[in-house]
Amino acid sequence: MKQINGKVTTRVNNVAYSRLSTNLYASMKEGKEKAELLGKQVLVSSVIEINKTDLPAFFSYQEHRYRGRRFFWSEPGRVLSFVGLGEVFKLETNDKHDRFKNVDTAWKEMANLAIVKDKPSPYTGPILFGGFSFDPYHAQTDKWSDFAHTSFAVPKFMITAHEGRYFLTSNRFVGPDESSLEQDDQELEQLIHALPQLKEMGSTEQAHEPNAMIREEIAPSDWMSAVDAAASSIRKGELEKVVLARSLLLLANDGFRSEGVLRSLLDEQQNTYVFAIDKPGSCFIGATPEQLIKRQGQQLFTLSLAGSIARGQTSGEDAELASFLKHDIKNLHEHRLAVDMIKGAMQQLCAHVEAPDEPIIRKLKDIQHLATPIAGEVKEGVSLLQAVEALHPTPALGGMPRELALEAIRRLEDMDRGWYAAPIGWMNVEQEGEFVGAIRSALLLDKQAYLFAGCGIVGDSEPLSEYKETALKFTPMLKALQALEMVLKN
Ligand SMILES: C=C(O[C@H]1C=CC=C(C(=O)O)[C@@H]1O)C(=O)O
Ligand SMILES: [Mg+2]
Repeated sequence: MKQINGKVTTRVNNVAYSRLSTNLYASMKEGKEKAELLGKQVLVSSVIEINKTDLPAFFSYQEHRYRGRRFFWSEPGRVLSFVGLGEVFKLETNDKHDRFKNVDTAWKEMANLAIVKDKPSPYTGPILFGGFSFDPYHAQTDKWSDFAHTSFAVPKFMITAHEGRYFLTSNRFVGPDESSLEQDDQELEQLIHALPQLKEMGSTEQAHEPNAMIREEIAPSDWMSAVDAAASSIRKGELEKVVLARSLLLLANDGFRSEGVLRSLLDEQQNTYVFAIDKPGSCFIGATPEQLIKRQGQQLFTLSLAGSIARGQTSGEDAELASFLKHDIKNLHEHRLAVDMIKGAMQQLCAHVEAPDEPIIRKLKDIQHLATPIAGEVKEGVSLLQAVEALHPTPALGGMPRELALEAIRRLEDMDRGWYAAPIGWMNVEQEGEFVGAIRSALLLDKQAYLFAGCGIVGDSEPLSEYKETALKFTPMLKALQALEMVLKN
């Protein structure tokens, strides 16, 4: 029976491969003609529906081959997820000027020329995935050297999981002088045959051996002094709010495995965007609740999150903490500054903006936040990246007023944020997509992991309680890296 099943699976896979490769070949031929006509390279793509497969296992499929050119993305509720392997098209620069506009223009041009066969949904076909650093005017340090200030790519292979259905997209970049268009694609054939096994591997995967490590907080007392300085400058009226972040370093015996980290974040951190951006020597990974902007058709959506408190041990205590948060003047002020700025920016971008007057509570596994959903109908001609530029950094990630807050961060924060709190996300050929602020995140450098967490500082901020708030914000990544119980070095 097993053998018959095996034969059936092989036949099904062969059919899938032949459909996908035939369509891909057809679009490559069409793409070559277009490329010759225009004298430019053209993105071509073909899509098939596949059976359910294990997404973190797909992320580490043939790791030696795809390492450094992978991405992972999963929306809260896990309604929509993407996993990309390889790169067929890349936009990477450290140029500071017009960085949003340049990506916008390049992607619109690429997307307009793209040839996509059998595209069953807007979440398949060529998707551009990547982001921008937090602050292009901050000098890049060694640990972030893999991450350019602007870095986007279209993957060679991508799985889309959407509302329980799974699709495989295969992309190519075809130039005018492409000499031979290979119809026999071994890489694609191998991948299709491996997909059902990935599912099995995922379901039988054993827990990892514990990875021994040392946990080191980086200059916590200096950070608290910086909070003190920021709060007193806010009380003097020099600025209204600034988000100050600090980092924590884990030194492990064995290299961190991004697949296991993703699996844990997906299971534990339900109301968050789970992401990974993999580069040759490092992987930026996290589970952020901070939506920056989503574009679906003509609608723009954002969720302003600022103001935090712990989760309770019991449901009674949890409700008490939530109720405290909803009425706490300091947290409400912290939240209000973010909402006012975001609403103002949305009013510039949209014709009608809707937002409730009072925040709601957004509960995450280890922390709860004040949250205000804001939505609007985008004005004619406004792009997703224009919205990202208008919104980033929000006062939940940078501060208020924006430029003064950025100066304060450069002066007071003794670290390179790199892509922490930066805008990361994706865009399809219809110019829809979504960007988030990459908080609750870590940079994995083989046996080292840098974790980042920040707090919105206002006039009433107390250094110790902000310090405790950052400790809460480290918890999800510490758990996912199996480092919560590790010995603290200082
Ligand atoms: C900057 C972070 O959180 C922001 C998002 C929500 C609540 C925040 C706060 O209450 O301070 C922060 O503004 C972080 O987690 O690193
Ligand atoms: Mg706060």
